[in-house]
Amino acid sequence: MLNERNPIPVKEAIAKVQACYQTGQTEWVPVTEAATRILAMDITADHHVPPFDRSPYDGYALRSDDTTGASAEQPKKLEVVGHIGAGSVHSEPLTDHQAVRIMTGAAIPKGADAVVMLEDTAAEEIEGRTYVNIMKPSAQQQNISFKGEDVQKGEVIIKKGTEINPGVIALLATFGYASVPVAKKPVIGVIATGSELLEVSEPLEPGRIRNSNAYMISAQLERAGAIPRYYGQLADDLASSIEKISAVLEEVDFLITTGGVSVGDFDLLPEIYQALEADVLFNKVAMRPGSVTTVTTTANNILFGLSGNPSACYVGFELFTRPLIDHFLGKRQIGLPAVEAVLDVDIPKANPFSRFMRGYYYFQDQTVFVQLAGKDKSNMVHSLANANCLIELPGGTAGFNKGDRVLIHRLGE
Ligand SMILES: Nc1nc2c(c(=O)[nH]1)N[C@H]1C(S)=C(S)[C@@H](COP(=O)(O)OP(=O)(O)OC[C@H]3O[C@@H](n4cnc5c(N)ncnc54)[C@H](O)[C@@H]3O)O[C@H]1N2
Ligand code: MOO
Ligand SMILES: [Mg+2]
Repeated sequence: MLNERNPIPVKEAIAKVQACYQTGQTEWVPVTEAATRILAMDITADHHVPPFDRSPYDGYALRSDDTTGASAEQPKKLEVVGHIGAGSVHSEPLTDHQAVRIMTGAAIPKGADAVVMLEDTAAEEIEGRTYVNIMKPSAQQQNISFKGEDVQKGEVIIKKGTEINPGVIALLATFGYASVPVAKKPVIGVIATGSELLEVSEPLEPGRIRNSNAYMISAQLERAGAIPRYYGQLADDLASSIEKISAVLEEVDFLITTGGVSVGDFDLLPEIYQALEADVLFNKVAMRPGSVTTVTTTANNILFGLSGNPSACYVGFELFTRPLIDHFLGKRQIGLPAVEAVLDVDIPKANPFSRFMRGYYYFQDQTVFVQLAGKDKSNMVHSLANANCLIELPGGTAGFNKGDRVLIHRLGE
């Protein structure tokens, strides 16, 4: 019975996982640690930016009426009654023929309605008093950076679900967010299975290989914004595997295993799911690689049974696990962003099932081109290092030619 498998279309499989989506909690982190996190609340401006009218130049704040007719030959002479830099305020209102020497960022004094740049003026001392000769007429409101011209109080300035980039950090700091509400990262357990596996530090032995998937998945988890928790390798032993997996399920938001999901004599995951009384959402997907990817649910957890083959494991994670993490984090972009690209290689092989090939895209002449990242068999590992996208070739299609347009799913964003 365990060997009976019904392949379902990729979209259907993604939708089945989607039905289990849950959004995680919010936590507050210092703004210095908020970069790359996902904002958990809309941020609304509680004041105008700038908060006061200010000078965008070093120069003189004055009354524009006093500059009418000013020229280099016939400058208008104003008395300089103050001198302020950014951070200082000149509190006396200006009256006729007065100016305040003002630096970029300083508040415009009351009574002034324009700023003339230093370059259009000449200072002069007469009998111990300071004057400025204005050599250019100024229009009302010229060279003033107005209160609220950047952000209006009450505006939603950053939406919940936004990834915090350096620009978002600038806004958060502007509005006094010393700590920032972000989506709590899901803790996701990683277990590798298979008696053939050696740990990364162990020397090779006959018939055995090093466990690369657990480390790869952990890195994929980090890239997706989750916290990987690696629980080690399980030998192909049913009782101890059930015990370990049951215990781990109590400690993590989701669990990923790699290997042992196919129909081999030592592929124990189907029996483990049965022992855990897990509901199997699917155990076969009409796709290559990763056709044996299995997703099951228990009362309070989701288990991703990714293939043991490295490339199938990688693709299974990106297609099925990653969207769940995006949802958990409340991201606005769910799953890998897809764009069209021009194939820069012939792919003659027909696709009875949907295929997700490791691709390498690049820009040339303002066009996105894509090539294969390397050899594409599901049990190969080399091409993964060079892949920056997955090329989707829909099931039921014949081969593709260089120049054809294909959909690529961009990795690493
Ligand atoms: N009779 C059939 N045989 C196979 C089928 C099938 O439908 N019928 N499916 C094939 C496909 S497709 C895949 S993919 C693999 C899936 O195998 P499992 O998920 O059961 O994984 P394992 O058997 O444990 O290992 C497969 C392969 O991957 C290597 N491996 C396992 N874990 C790791 C790891 N952590 N790091 C690196 N490499 C790992 C393992 O040594 C095997 O070589 O089954 C096909 N067979
Ligand atoms: O479909 Mo397997 O999952 O070839 O790699
Ligand atoms: Mg197997």
